[in-house]
Amino acid sequence: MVNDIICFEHVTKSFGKRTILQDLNFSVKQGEFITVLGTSGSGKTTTLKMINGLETADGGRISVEGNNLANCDLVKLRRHIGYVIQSIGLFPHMTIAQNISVTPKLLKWDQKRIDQTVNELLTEVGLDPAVYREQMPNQLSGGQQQRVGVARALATNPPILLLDEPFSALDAITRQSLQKDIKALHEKMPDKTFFFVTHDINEALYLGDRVMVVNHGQIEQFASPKQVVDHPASEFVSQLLATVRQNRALWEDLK
Ligand SMILES: Nc1ncnc2c1ncn2[C@@H]1O[C@H](COP(=O)(O)OP(=O)(O)OP(=O)(O)O)[C@@H](O)[C@H]1O
Repeated sequence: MVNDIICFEHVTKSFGKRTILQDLNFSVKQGEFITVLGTSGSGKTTTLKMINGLETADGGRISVEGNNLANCDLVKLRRHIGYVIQSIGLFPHMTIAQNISVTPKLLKWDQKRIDQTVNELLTEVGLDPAVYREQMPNQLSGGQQQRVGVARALATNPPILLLDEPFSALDAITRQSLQKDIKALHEKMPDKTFFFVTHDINEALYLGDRVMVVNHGQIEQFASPKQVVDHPASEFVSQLLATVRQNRALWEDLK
């Protein structure tokens, strides 16, 4: 078993003349739920996309499951990495079952195994297969579609799941329900590593075993939620936390 399932060493990344990430160093252990928190444009999505090779590093070394990505077959790598994004992009002309089956079909699984997996995954994400299997994406709410997105990302049982602001387009109540469910899902799958990008501080602190706070492509703090709250490592982290308290004060003092 590889202990550090994701490892970034001295990683740099620029777009044109703009340096986005400069000397980024961190590692993630198998089974951790990592949340990545930062302001808009701080490089969170770029970092996440470098894990599955959708973006490549200009310098430094990234390894996933012990393999240096510079020498990796990225198509094979992506089969080990589920990917959930904000606009899930379910195929509109396919049923829910067909949407979840896309990669298993590419891998030529037999239909019985595919059907069984679809039923298990729909159940795992809180959707009754008898009701939802044959529905079309436009018959589902945004929250339900996002649940299907998670099921699809888990279809080939990948050890790593990347989630890029998966709940940010949802209303507060649906969002909270999905947050609880994704936390419970991870608890049921303790060997899987979740890497979850968000700009919502409450979400990051609630979900993460460790929270990576980034600012301008630099890690300000990478620690447990309690450590971040009790001992903010920088002025930036303190300010982030202060915004939550200030927001709460906006309505707690209503007369
Ligand atoms: N393909 C690209 N070409 C040029 N610039 C890019 C590209 N992708 C990202 N950037 C720039 O890199 C910076 C970091 O982007 P990134 O999407 O990683 O930030 P982020 O922290 O995820 O932001 P947000 O919370 O708004 O999604 C931004 O300034 C963005 O405009």
